[in-house]
Amino acid sequence: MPTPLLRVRDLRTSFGSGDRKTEVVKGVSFDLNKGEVLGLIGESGSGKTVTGLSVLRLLPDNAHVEAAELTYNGRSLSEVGAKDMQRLRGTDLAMIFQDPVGSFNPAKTIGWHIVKALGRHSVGSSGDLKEVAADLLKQVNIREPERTMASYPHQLSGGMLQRVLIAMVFGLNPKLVIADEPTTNLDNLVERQILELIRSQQRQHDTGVLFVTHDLTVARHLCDRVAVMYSGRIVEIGPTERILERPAHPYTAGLLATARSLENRDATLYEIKGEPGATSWEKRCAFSARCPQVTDRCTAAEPTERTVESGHSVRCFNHAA
Ligand SMILES: Nc1ncnc2c1ncn2[C@@H]1O[C@H](COP(=O)(O)OP(=O)(O)OP(=O)(O)O)[C@@H](O)[C@H]1O
Repeated sequence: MPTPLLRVRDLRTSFGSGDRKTEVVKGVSFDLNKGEVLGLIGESGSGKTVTGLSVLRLLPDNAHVEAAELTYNGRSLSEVGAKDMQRLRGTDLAMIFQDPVGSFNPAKTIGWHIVKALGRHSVGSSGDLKEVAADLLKQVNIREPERTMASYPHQLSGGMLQRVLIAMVFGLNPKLVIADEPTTNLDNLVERQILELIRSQQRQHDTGVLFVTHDLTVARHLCDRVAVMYSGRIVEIGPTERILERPAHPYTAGLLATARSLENRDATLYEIKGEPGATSWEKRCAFSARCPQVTDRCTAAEPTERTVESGHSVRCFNHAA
């Protein structure tokens, strides 16, 4: 087996301390291989963003991150010093956020940002970074790169700004990109274009991508595998097609039914009953209060991971261990 690009084992992230400590990522494990797109799916508050930020060590000081294993290309990220970690981010590891505006300094032109990023990572010859920058913009189908480079962030639409960010991120040739709901604020057409762009850039550079989204339809178009998160844990993981065709966890099935009713513009939207809220996994399945298939077992013990078939596993008592 080749070394995975990213290996995460029993990741636990909490905020605060003492009595006020709240664990929001509760033992997450997955591998992400080179050139693979893994979707991290789940409702708001399930811990997807915090998982991504924990990997890149981008959380605020009140966060506490622990993991049995957290390795990038076989190298333990937990042991990398702050300076080295900063160096790794941007060269090998990168993040695309939901709101591209926050990634830009409003007082500087687009060209300034790209040239600065290229210079910092010594991409291209030192002399003509502007030309390299213009080339990168052309690769993401920006037709007038010079004009775009002379613009300030507020002069571009959200979709255009996300396009620039994608050019900048992939242009630096990182091995691993964590993309956190990068199309949430965009209209449907622009969203599709941005997803296609991420897919084509990812393929061109053979980048591993951890793609955070609450939207299974987005995952269907983009991800090789998906990991479904509920209340801080992965409850189902496997190849996208298999999970979307035959979901093994009632929560995944619920997400799918919701996505379908939205896609078909049904008059009655399917909704998973109850609130995700702060649910405990202690001696129970955290989804049991909302689960249509709940039995006594689900509130008596915590479900462990079971194999559905090779590469597809689920945390649910409805599947024989
Ligand atoms: N800096 C923080 N301090 C305290 N709690 C936090 C902090 N950041 C996130 N949380 C909490 O962690 C939990 C998981 O949040 P997270 O943002 O990872 O969810 P998510 O699944 O990505 O949802 P969304 O799609 O809404 O971003 C939430 O309950 C959130 O309130």
